[in-house]
Amino acid sequence: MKVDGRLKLVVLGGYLGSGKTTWLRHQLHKHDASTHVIVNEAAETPVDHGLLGRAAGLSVLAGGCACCTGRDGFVRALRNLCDGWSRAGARRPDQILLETSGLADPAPIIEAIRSDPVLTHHVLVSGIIVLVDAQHGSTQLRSEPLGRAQVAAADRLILTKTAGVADRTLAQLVADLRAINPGAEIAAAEHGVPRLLPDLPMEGLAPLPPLPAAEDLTPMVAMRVALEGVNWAGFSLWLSAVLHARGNDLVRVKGVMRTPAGRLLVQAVRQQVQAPEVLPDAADDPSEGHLVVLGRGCNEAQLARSLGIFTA
Ligand SMILES: Nc1nc2c(ncn2[C@@H]2O[C@H](COP(=O)(O)OP(=O)(O)OP(=O)(O)O)[C@@H](O)[C@H]2O)c(=O)[nH]1
Repeated sequence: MKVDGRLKLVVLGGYLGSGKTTWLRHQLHKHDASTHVIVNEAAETPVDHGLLGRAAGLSVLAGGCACCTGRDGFVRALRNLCDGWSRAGARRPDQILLETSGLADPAPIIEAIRSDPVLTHHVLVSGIIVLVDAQHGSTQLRSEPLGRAQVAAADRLILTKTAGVADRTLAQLVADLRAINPGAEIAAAEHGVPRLLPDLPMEGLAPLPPLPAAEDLTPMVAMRVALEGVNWAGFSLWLSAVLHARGNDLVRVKGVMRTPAGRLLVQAVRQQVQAPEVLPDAADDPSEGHLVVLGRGCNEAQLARSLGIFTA
């Protein structure tokens, strides 16, 4: 929808693996509004764009977060899109949605849009939705300054993966979120479908402790592991083993692998490996044949070496 002549832009943020793409896929199926989606991924090899086929238009910005290293590229790309839509006869979307990388802080992205004279003329940031993984949220908010920054930037927080999470854990998470951002609306969704939160026991919860100093944290990096020629049995054994050993450091794993059963989307969030999803056949998918691992405490060569041991 155009607001005072400008296009609405919604920023969708949330920590690595919090459920942004899943939630967005559901919204694109449910709503008729034509949405141009911009997917930003920290890794050089994008994976999520292949899942968002229902978007009216899709732009992929890979290899840097729009809040920091990818900021100039993001502003340039958004300017180019707006220029294209301003041309006579161009088909404009009803809205733009930016799915940020899981390593992005939404605040500098919004600042980048609002401080650009061309973009302020074309675009109005109309909402900042941040998804929070109910299973890992409280741990993240106690260990990752980025998790807190994302929550602080939101005007709507949506808890994902709430099914099966104890009320006490949900209550602690809601208390943590309210402590960081008392003004944000808090809702819940399961695989994108809105869900009512139960009445939660809000007494006797722990206050949020101070965060570890930023300089004590090793920066999170994006690593890429080649999967060409790797056999599925050895690969899945390796993935379980490496996440069992290092799942707290290797926060997010995703990739597309060709197997005799078809093209499989492989995903894990911390120690939880998801059942692989069969993807439609696609030629020239740059994400195929690679695994993207976001984490800290190891490097690409070490990952490739250990995969080689399992799949030799
Ligand atoms: N049980 C459950 N699983 C979910 C839900 N939302 C997402 N997932 C799973 O969590 C994993 C990560 O979901 P994504 O939607 O890819 O998360 P993301 O935030 O886009 O991930 P990044 O872009 O890598 O940060 C996938 O395996 C999803 O199937 C949910 O509401 N419930």
